[in-house]
Amino acid sequence: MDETIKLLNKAESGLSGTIVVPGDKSISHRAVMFGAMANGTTNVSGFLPGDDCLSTIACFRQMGVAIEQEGDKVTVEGKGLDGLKEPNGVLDVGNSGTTIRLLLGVLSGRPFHSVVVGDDSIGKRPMARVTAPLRQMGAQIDGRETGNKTPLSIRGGQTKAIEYTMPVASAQVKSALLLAGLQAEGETSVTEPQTTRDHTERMLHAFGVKVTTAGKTISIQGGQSLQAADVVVPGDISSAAFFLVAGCIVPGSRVHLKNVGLNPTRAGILEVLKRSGAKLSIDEQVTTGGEPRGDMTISTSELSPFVIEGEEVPTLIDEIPVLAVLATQISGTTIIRDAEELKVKETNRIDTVVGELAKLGADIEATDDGMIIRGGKPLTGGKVDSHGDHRIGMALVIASLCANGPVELANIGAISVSYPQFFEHLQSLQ
Ligand SMILES: O=C(O)C1=C[C@@H](OP(=O)(O)O)[C@@H](O)[C@H](O)C1
Ligand SMILES: C=C(OP(=O)(O)O)C(=O)O
Repeated sequence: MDETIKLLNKAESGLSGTIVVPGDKSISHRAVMFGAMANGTTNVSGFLPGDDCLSTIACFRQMGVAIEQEGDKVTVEGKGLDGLKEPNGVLDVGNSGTTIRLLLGVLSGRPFHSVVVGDDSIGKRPMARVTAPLRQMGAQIDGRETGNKTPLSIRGGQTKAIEYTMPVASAQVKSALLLAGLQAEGETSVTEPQTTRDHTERMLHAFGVKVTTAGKTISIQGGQSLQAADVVVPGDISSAAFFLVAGCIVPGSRVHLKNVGLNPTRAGILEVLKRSGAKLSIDEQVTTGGEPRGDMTISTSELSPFVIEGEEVPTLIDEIPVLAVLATQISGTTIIRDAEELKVKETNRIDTVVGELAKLGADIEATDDGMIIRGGKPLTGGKVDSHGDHRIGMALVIASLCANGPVELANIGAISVSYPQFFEHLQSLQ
């Protein structure tokens, strides 16, 4: 456990300045993976050098892929799918759910054996959502709880296509099955209950692979090969979210965020902020590799409470912890429902958000599938804990900016999973 404690004080004046948002975590993972599976050299710029994406690089290096990384620049020397070699040690995904689930999809099609492990948090997260359909495709997978929990062992190769209706809305499950389907005999189709982030589909297309989407069904023909492509990773809207909320709730703020990914399957937070009445201007600029990006400016304003439910949930799932912080500062009742997926993230994010914000005096209640927040009252100081969950840690830092007393935050080390420069960027606005 990381014991570091940071003492945080209320922001004394409005936040102001410009932040160049670091690379998107979902897209950075995929750029490394697809580059490793492709033929040729893939140059990635704007890569996120966070712990999770570094775990992805480490796993593919162990399979014999030459990958150079310096800051946000990565070069991947792909030798095609057959260039991936049997690892002679265990593959360690650290804290990263995206790494393990997409990797299982890749490994299902490879004719060798591997063992995949992760940290304590990964050891609690459900893997049957990917291992069950991958077994149906022919992969041999075992692990604790007969293949639901790490460590997992996998022997792939000789897989056949499936038509699969996903019981949960998860881009990680969809992506794992598409990556297995790419290597299987026949056409694999995946139907999702709600549209989830489509970075895999967009990037496969950029790597020369045909993927078709018809409504909520995504199909891929096995046997296609990937051709190396340069990837310019947009900034992560999930990281921008912390400063969007800070700009809303710290009186007198005006924050400019540059290079933010605007993929509509990820941008639900912008819709919530708009309907809540935020002063938000968005200047969409370019699209590279199928991913739109732009700059935005947010200023403090009077906001109304909001409801998040249904199809919108997957478009902002990782932003819910910080949106809960926002709701504590809005008079009236905010309701978040249909978000039971929060329970299987790095922590149970319904419990950790509700438990930690309550310690700062928030009027917040957990429900089976979300939370109810009665906002508009100032937060107090107190001792809180990230529980090793990067998004909880950063959400609590943002909460401390409007707390009427010092906030002590334990386990801040987790923040480097997705945003190593978070404190530096926050200080630059103060
Ligand atoms: O595909 C991805 O890159 C991700 C998908 C989401 O998870 P689920 O697929 O479990 O919803 C999200 O929470 C995670 O941070 C990244
Ligand atoms: C849930 C997250 O990531 P992962 O599933 O990749 O661990 C996240 O970044 O909030």
